[in-house]
Amino acid sequence: MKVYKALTIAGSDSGGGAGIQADLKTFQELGAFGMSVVTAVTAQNTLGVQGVYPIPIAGITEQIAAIGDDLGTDALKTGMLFSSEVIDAVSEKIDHYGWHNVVVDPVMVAKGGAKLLQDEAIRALIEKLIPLATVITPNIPEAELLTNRDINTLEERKEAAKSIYNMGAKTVVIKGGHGNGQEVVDLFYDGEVFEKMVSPRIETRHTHGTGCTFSAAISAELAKGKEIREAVMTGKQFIRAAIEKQLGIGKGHGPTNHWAYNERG
Ligand SMILES: Nc1ncnc2c1ncn2[C@@H]1O[C@H](COP(=O)(O)OP(=O)(O)O)[C@@H](O)[C@H]1O
Ligand SMILES: Cc1ncc(COP(=O)(O)O)c(N)n1
Repeated sequence: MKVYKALTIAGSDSGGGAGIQADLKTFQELGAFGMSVVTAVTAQNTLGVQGVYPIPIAGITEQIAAIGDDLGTDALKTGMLFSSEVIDAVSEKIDHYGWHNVVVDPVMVAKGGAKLLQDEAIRALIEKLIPLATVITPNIPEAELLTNRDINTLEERKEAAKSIYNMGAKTVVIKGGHGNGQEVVDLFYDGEVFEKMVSPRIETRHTHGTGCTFSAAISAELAKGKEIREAVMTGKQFIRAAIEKQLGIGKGHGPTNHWAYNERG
C-alpha cells in the first residue's frame, strides 16, 4: 500500500475544532498519514482563546528535524506560527529538506479576536514563507493585511491576489467566508487565470476552524498527487460538508464536522 504523508506545522487547539487537531482529523478523513509540529499550545474552546503558550524555537526545529531526518513528507501546511522567529526557523527547515507541496494558511487572528500572529511577523511571512508556498489561503482580513489595502469589491480582491502572487506564491486562494451575500466565493489565481469557486453560504455561527480544515484538505490532496486546482476544489467540498453538518457542540462558535465529507456523521 502506498502511504501518503501530510504534515501540519501549527498551533494546538485544546477544543479540537481548529489548529493541529482539525488538521489531523482532516488528513485522516482524506486518507493521508498525518504528522504534526506544534508551534504553540492554546487554551481554547468554542468561546475563545484563554491562553497562548508558544513552544521555544529549538522545540519546533527539533520536531521538524525528527520528521525530516526520518519519515519525510509528501505535503505540508502551516497554520498558527505566532512570531517572526518561528516563521524564519520553519521557512529555513522547509528549504533545508527541499519539501514541496507547501500550503500556507497565514493565520493571524482567531474568530473571537485573539491574536495568533504578532504584528511585526507579517514581514517575515512575506519575505520568507510566501516564496515557498505552493498554495496560500488568506481570508479577506489576512489578504488586506498582507497587501496593505482594503478589499471590498471583486476587482480589489483580484488585485490583492495578484500582489500576493507577486510575493512568490505559486497559487493564491482568497477565501470569502468573511464576506456576505447568498454565496461564498473563494477566488483562485494561479498567475494566469482567475476562477471564482462558488458555493451557497450556510447560515451558521459554527465556523470555528474552517480555514484550518480547508487548508489541511488541500494539503492531503496534494500529498496524494492531485493537481493544485483539483486539490482546492476538494478542499472546498470537504469544508462545505463539514460546515453543513456541524456538530452543535460547545456554548459558542462550534467546530465543523470532519466526518461529514465521508458521510460518517
Ligand atoms: N458560512 C459558510 N458557508 C459555506 N462555506 C463557508 C462558510 N464560511 C466559510 N466557508 C468556507 O470555508 C473556507 C474557509 O473560509 P474562511 O471562513 O473565510 O476562512 P478563515 O477560517 O481562515 O477565516 C472557505 O473555503 C470558505 O468558502
Ligand atoms: C491554534 C489555532 N490555529 C488556528 C486558528 C484559526 O482558526 P480558523 O480556522 O477558525 O480561522 C485557531 N483558532 N487556533
